[in-house]
Amino acid sequence: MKTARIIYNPTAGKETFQAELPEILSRLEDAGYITSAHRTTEKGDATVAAKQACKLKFDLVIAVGGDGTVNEVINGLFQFEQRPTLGVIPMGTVNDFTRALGIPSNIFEALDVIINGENGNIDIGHMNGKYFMNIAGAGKITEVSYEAPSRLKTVIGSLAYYVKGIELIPQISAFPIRIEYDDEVYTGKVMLFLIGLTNSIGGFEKLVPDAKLDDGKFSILILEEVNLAELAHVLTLAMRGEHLKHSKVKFISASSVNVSSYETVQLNLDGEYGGRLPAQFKNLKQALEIRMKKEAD
Ligand SMILES: Nc1ncnc2c1ncn2[C@@H]1O[C@H](COP(=O)(O)OP(=O)(O)OP(=O)(O)O)[C@@H](O)[C@H]1O
Repeated sequence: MKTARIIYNPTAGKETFQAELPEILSRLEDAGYITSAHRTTEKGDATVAAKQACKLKFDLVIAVGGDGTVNEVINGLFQFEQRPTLGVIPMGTVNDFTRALGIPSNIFEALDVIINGENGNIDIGHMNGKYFMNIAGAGKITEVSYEAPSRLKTVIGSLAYYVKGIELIPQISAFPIRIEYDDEVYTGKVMLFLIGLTNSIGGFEKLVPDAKLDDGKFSILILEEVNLAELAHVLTLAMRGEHLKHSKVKFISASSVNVSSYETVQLNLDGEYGGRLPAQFKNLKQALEIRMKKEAD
């Protein structure tokens, strides 16, 4: 018999998962899994639960929540060399990660991918002892992702991010940065830098051109110092996936990156506060085994 552990965040997204739990358990049982579930109680609890699932040698861990919950689960799994396969049921507000993987937003369709899909191996980012699966970055605008209040997200969904984003615009300013990647160095004043593993970031689906999930490379986007009018223009271009045409937007592909600044710069990891620069980023090629749609589907 195979064993599965569900780790779910009851506060994620519209908070509707719990009502579906009995049906999820019975479908997993029909598929041959002995399954148990853990409801997270606070920030960080999903990491503890994932570590416990490794110790107990579960075959499968199913993370249920938004990107924050998936990130916490991955940070638990990566404390161990022998890890359960990961499955994800998206329940968050934006769910960048599952969108990038083509995992459906419907609970039961996502469960179907877990039960009837196949294992894939995708890249994971490592930064100063922490792991991320989607994006790392810095710049005032990236703080939107953790400053948008949870209650507001439950009630108005992704609009909460726009509300918070508009509030932050007056505070956006450039900061000096040094980025060492492979054998090269970039220095300059930037409004934003993003280190992505997938191309679905902050709800934008074409931010990074053709980011491959398993090539061992980060896609690095830099927005150099611009005024507010230019910023608005870049954002409009980004919505159409045409921002790389702008002269102040730089794109780099690399697997190992060191970033520093002589100012205090906060980092964002998968939508949560991730400490401060300096930081060393490494792409762990194909390190995560995850349930995905069959290629032919
Ligand atoms: N029982 C809980 N009470 C409060 N917060 C929790 C609880 N369980 C987990 N959390 C925290 O909630 C935060 C947000 O969770 P998550 O990202 O899964 O959902 P979301 O915010 O609705 O979605 P999105 O990230 O897509 O906006 C995570 O940082 C997680 O640590």
